[in-house]
Amino acid sequence: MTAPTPASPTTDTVIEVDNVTTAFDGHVIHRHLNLTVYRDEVVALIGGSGSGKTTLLRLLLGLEVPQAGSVKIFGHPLGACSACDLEHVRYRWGVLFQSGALFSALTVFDNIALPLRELKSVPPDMVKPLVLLKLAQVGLKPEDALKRPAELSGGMVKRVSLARALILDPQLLFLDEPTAGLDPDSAKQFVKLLRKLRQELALTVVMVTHDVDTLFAVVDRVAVLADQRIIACGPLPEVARLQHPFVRNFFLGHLERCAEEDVKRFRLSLDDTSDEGGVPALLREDAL
Ligand SMILES: Nc1ncnc2c1ncn2[C@@H]1O[C@H](COP(=O)(O)OP(=O)(O)OP(=O)(O)O)[C@@H](O)[C@H]1O
Repeated sequence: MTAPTPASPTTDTVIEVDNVTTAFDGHVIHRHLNLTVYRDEVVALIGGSGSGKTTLLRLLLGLEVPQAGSVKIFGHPLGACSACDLEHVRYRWGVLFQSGALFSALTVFDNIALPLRELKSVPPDMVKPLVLLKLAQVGLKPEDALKRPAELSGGMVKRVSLARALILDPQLLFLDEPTAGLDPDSAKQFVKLLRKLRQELALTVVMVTHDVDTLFAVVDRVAVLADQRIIACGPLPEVARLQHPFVRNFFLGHLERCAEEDVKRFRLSLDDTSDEGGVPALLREDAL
């Protein structure tokens, strides 16, 4: 089961973490850690507090450097590629930080437009329609673009952050605790949005999460970080039955919904009622 069999029959590798060791001041966090993520799959990283999930995410983003081993994204070794190559790889991913990381002084519109304006990747007159498109894709209204972060609910902050993460049309999306801090209903709506977007945009997604419902709703494979390495990476019904103490505790009370058929039924029930905004209806530039 530890062999990383992708949920979809693609062999394209997007992320390859090979034999990585990470340590801070001699304290080893990861030892001989391996993880492979394939194109178009959604992989969740779970693990106990302090097991090194965020550190692994930071390694994948090139924000930490391992003491040994390598991290390749789209085939580029992060530590060894030129600054120019690294920039190009970075434009191919988007990140949703746990806090949202919005700039409080900027409007929603300007927060989302920021990467486009910094990169100057599109003509100035394209910025507005693209921002409106992303707002609609994440289920927000055009008039929300004029608000500032302080005027948004927790769920809206996540959606705006997601719109900013998607503005450059990335192929790879990193999500750090996407539903943390949301009330149950907002969390459910956000997970439904993730389901919709991964279908519409053919995204590869890596997320850190503690939320069992998120796993049930949207994840293809679950990677378990424990004992300084990925002890298992596979479909939810398989991983949930592992006898490791962390895994048993994590899925306590959920095992009866872990059968493959139950997971499928749960996912279908989420798709039944779509209350996410339709893209074309909200694409009204005159609303700003
Ligand atoms: N920059 C750093 N310097 C020193 N120690 C660090 C640094 N970053 C993380 N650590 C340590 O590495 C360990 C793993 O931290 P990390 O944040 O990756 O865990 P986590 O699994 O994300 O935890 P949580 O679920 O509680 O957020 C912790 O013991 C933490 O104190």
